[in-house]
Amino acid sequence: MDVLVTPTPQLKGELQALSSKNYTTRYLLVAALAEGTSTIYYPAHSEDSDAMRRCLRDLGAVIEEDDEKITITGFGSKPRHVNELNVGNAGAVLRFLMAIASLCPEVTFVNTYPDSLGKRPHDDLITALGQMGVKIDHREGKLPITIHGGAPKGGKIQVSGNVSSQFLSALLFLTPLLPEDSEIEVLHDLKSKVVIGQTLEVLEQAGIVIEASEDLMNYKVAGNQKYKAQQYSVQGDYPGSAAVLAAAAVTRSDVKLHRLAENSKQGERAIVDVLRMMETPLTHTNGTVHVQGNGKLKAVEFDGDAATDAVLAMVAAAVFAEGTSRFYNVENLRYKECDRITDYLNELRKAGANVEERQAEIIVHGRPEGVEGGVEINAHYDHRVIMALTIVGLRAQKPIRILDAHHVAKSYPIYFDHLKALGANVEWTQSIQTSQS
Ligand SMILES: O=C(O)C1=C[C@@H](OP(=O)(O)O)[C@@H](O)[C@H](O)C1
Ligand SMILES: C=C(OP(=O)(O)O)C(=O)O
Repeated sequence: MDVLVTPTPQLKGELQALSSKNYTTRYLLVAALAEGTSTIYYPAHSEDSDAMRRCLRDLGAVIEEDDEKITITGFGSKPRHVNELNVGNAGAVLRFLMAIASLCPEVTFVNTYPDSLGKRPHDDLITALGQMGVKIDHREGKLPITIHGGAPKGGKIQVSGNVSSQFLSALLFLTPLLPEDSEIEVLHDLKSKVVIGQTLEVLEQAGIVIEASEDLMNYKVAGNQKYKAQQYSVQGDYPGSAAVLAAAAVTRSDVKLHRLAENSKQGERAIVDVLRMMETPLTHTNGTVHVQGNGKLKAVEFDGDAATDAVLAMVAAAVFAEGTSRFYNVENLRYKECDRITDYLNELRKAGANVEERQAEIIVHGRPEGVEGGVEINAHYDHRVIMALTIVGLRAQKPIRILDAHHVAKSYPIYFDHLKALGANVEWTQSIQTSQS
């Protein structure tokens, strides 16, 4: 399905933020790694969180759910021996479960999104699991991947943090279950470092003890630990909400988004600071962000690694700012659902934006007068590209059509419902091309 975005000068209304994708995937996982029954309140419902549920069921977790919660009876350190797992297009789910699958004799992760997840690199995790005695078949570090596990060994493990923090998170979930103690050393830089804070927070809530160095580059993990069955409550999602807030910033608006904790460990809460730096009128109190946009924005310079999943929304806002904005330290955006630098900027240019790329940087020469629009956008299977181009479409002169916009469901299936509730002119229409699924 495509979405037609028609210019919309004004947004108004209140929304409850959707539930966090990253916390939902983590709580589901730690609940499955416990032996008792855990309850997760307000879990996210999206393709990625569904992928985690489906795979954990396949691995032997017993899952029941109603409108507000999920209960999970876990398999502890003994997952059922499955032959095949399908994570859809979910990178974090794949990487976390590659580690857990090493507790099974042989599991193949299939390649159902050859043009998206199928292109993403997993070499660094493959190398680290190799040090633990796990043999892995793969296609040059990519899917399909077969894990020949059984008895992974702890000890000294090194993992590169250059490409993704998810490889380190995966090892932090696995190592407490091993018979030996482990010491994990992160090599090179650690990208998306803030996300590790979310992993450590959830592990602690699940009763796991990990000694982390202050710079998050070294870890001591005692073996033979047990995940405790617990009750968890999922907080609001900043990465998805960043797109709604940026939409409010580029229009005349009076928008309130509730359920966004000021003290969240989600780095993407920086959207609030960045919009403030761009001089968008807003407040953030008692978990509510209130944007009273006037469409006027000032350019900004920002280290995007601190808020990796909100950068595309920030860039979309910068398209309409006065002056030149620079988002730096963002090379790992190239290794996501698409190349979120080259592919994304190509789509922005089509819509009329003036943008430049460097290997690790996005530069935006703002056009406060607006952009032309009137084009078709390739979604590149990427929910965040879809959300960001929608923001641009709201302030374009002519409508834009986002092809295969249904991929927004990877993290935010009700994104367009939410925007419509605020008065945005966004309509689903039948696809006019079929080259993407
Ligand atoms: O651990 C996680 O749940 C995630 C980590 C981040 O990835 P990288 O560490 O690859 O940047 C983020 O972009 C992704 O959406 C979710
Ligand atoms: C990159 C993302 O997710 P993942 O890496 O889990 O596929 C994302 O949600 O933007």
